[in-house]
Amino acid sequence: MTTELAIIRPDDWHLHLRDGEMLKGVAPESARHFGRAIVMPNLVPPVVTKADAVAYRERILAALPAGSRFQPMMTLYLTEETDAADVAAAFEEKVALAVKLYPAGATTNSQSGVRDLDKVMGVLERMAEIGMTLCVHGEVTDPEVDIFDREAVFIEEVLDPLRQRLPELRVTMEHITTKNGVDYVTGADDNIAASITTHHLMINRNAILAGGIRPHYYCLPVAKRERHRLALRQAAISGDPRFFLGTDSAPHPTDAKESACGCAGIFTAPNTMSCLAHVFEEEGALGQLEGFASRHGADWYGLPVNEETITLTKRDEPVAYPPAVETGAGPVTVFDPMVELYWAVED
Ligand SMILES: NC(=O)N[C@@H](CC(=O)O)C(=O)O
Ligand SMILES: [Zn+2]
Ligand SMILES: [Zn+2]
Repeated sequence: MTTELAIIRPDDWHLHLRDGEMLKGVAPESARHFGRAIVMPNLVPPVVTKADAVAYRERILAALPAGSRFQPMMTLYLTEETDAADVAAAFEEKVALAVKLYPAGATTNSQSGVRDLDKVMGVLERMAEIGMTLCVHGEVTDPEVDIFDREAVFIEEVLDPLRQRLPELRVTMEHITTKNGVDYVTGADDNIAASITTHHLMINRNAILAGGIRPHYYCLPVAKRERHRLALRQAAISGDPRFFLGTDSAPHPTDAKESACGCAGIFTAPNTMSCLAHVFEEEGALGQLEGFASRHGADWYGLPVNEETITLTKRDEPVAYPPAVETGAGPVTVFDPMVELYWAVED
């Protein structure tokens, strides 16, 4: 039985760090285990321009513990007013790694997102030319479409037509939650990859709704049926380099989630690596964890893998995580995987 596993230091290719007091409280949680993260731009107001990204990056670096080597990789929030030249400059000067497409109204802080793709085609064409990746929150926002179908409908009605129109564009399907998402990636020729969250490997929609409503399992895209969770697990452990970790750790103050209209987002930064080791061991695939968490994302974004390693050890007693992380913006409830975790990252 494996009880010790050394892997290249992992990266988180989809992370929400927020701003202000929340940023100060949560940044150390990601910096502890991860080498780099792609930081989402959905602040209020969003991170739209190169200058916005430079300033936000400084605020993140200032929030890190002294001596931390954690590197935030910035994204620009795509709006219908986004300037293609500014985006290209941000990429070429290595200020921003990717652009983020939020269909307007699809998720937390997406009001400034895109309503009409025609209006951003100029930016997307420029990105295709320079090899800059589009990260996509892949859900339609049409209120007629059932919330559990919004990812599948997005793939058919928005993503596939876009990729046929502009096949040179590199697209990351963020936080896929369905077998449809897995099949779309595996069936495509090139220029597509997908991130998978920690929580979507562990919970299905029953966690949110069966036996009582549990707001801390509510996120977008919402967790789906068990067969979708199983497809995500197969993709994660497959060794296919087009699938990699993006935790989508999305902190909200506990009282904003425990509300009559609770917000979407699950905070997994503190215990993600323990959860993933648990999942990969359950699947008999611990040997694939390094590819998923530490190699495939870096390869996709054309970056070297981290030079350092981390060591996970399997303890005899369950690892204890605090139920919440205290921040200056209030406590943030930590993801409860509903199973004991025995794998811990050694300091
Ligand atoms: N995943 C979520 O449920 N919420 C994210 C937004 C997002 O990634 O869609 C957030 O910013 O809170
Ligand atoms: Zn999203
Ligand atoms: Zn997210």
